[in-house]
Amino acid sequence: MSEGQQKLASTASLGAGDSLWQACVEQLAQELPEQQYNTWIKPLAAQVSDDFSKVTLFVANRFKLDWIRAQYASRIAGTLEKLYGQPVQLELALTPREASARTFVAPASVEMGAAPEPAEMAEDSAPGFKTRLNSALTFETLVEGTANRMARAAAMHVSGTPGQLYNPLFIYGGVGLGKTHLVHAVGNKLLQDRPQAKVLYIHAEQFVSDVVKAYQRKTFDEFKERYHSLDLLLIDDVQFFANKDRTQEEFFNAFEALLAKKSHIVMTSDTYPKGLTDIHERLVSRFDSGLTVAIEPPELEMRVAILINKARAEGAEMPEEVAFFVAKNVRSNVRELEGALRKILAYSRFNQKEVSIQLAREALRDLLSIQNRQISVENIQKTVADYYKIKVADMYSKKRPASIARPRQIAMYLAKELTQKSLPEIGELFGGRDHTTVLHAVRKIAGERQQLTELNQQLHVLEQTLKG
Ligand SMILES: Nc1ncnc2c1ncn2[C@@H]1O[C@H](COP(=O)(O)OP(=O)(O)OP(=O)(O)O)[C@@H](O)[C@H]1O
Repeated sequence: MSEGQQKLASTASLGAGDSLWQACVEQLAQELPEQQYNTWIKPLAAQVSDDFSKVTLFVANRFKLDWIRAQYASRIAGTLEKLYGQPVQLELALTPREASARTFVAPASVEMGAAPEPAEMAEDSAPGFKTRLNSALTFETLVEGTANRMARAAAMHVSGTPGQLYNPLFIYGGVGLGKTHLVHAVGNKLLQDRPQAKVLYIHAEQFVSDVVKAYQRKTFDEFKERYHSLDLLLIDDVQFFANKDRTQEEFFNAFEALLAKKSHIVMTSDTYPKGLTDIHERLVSRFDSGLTVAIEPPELEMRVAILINKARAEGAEMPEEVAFFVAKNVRSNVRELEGALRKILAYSRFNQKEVSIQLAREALRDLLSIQNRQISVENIQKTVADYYKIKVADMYSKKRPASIARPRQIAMYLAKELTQKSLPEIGELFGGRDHTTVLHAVRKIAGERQQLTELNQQLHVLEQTLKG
């Protein structure tokens, strides 16, 4: 028996598989660039067979599944093998849908070297038509809060009466905030009401690849037939169209054809239309011609609700105080929250301990220490000063010109959002200002953020920079 096997065998069987996967994830977190790890590895959910011979990874959608298979599967399999001391068979599957009559097809095997058929996530709306929808992503499983209220309401509206108002619907926001979830929800809801509707979910990169294939095989007629006949096109991450001229041209044609026949288009992106780079102006202006709505990072109460709901969906109870503790410390996005929850539940099962604040603190030790190290008020002041090209000293000075006062207010707002400091403490760190001055700044920037797209975008950039 290898050392890894002994360690795993010495634990109760319940949860030992989780610990194997947990160890693998931790190993990959050290080896891979943070961005890659956060995007591709961290969101994975794993199921380990009782004898540890097989690990099934569940992936949210087809695009991600293909990408993980191509880029990471052999690395993950290698890491598991190293940890367990024997070969572990790795499979990739789409996150299972509810156990309904809808077809769920078996996971795709990723035996290395072979080119397996991709897993089938799509279901048939009209006969033979693949929607690529993940039926687990519905309005019912999407927690509502201030951060997504408008986007959710608009999406609901579209799913109820497509082809009318808000066409196209353009949803933008930072990573892991629920854009993909929301567009799937639109498709699932529409299909529920009209099972014959032709609905397609597609990631923008997949669209690019379809264009390339049509180009190589000279099958543009089929391509057009496929895209121009839809009732609802859901297209994710359109920022990927940047610099792809032919794709943009084809998308423009599809866009015009669909709108002309009152089909609906819902798009997502990491930025608002005018913030997109290297996309033709005529497309950008069309993106903006219906309704553009943002999804913000979830506020505290929403993060708490998400944690409690997701724990319940996993068959576990998370006491409210624990959810508050986690929500206060994991602020960036929902994917991070899900990762934290997964860690806590695995840790609880592995150690056979109840979920408590103490346990959460232990399970999230690494994450908490990274956060504490990274975001300090000084760090915020320096980053904001750099961004707006003012001196750091102006953060403490009494100067009042708008070019200085505004970045200072933004820094105060970020200090309140991203650190645990109280208003008086923040005031102190900004040259001994009163806490009411800080409160005023926090409220002002929070309010303006809802109204001013450009400010909102700047804040996103600053937040991402500060969170590393
Ligand atoms: N409000 C919410 N309620 C419940 N779950 C949510 C909510 N928002 C996001 N999620 C979950 O968080 C995860 C990340 O969301 P999603 O993939 O939709 O993000 P995204 O905005 O599309 O991110 P990216 O730009 O990185 O693709 C998903 O598992 C999704 O189900």
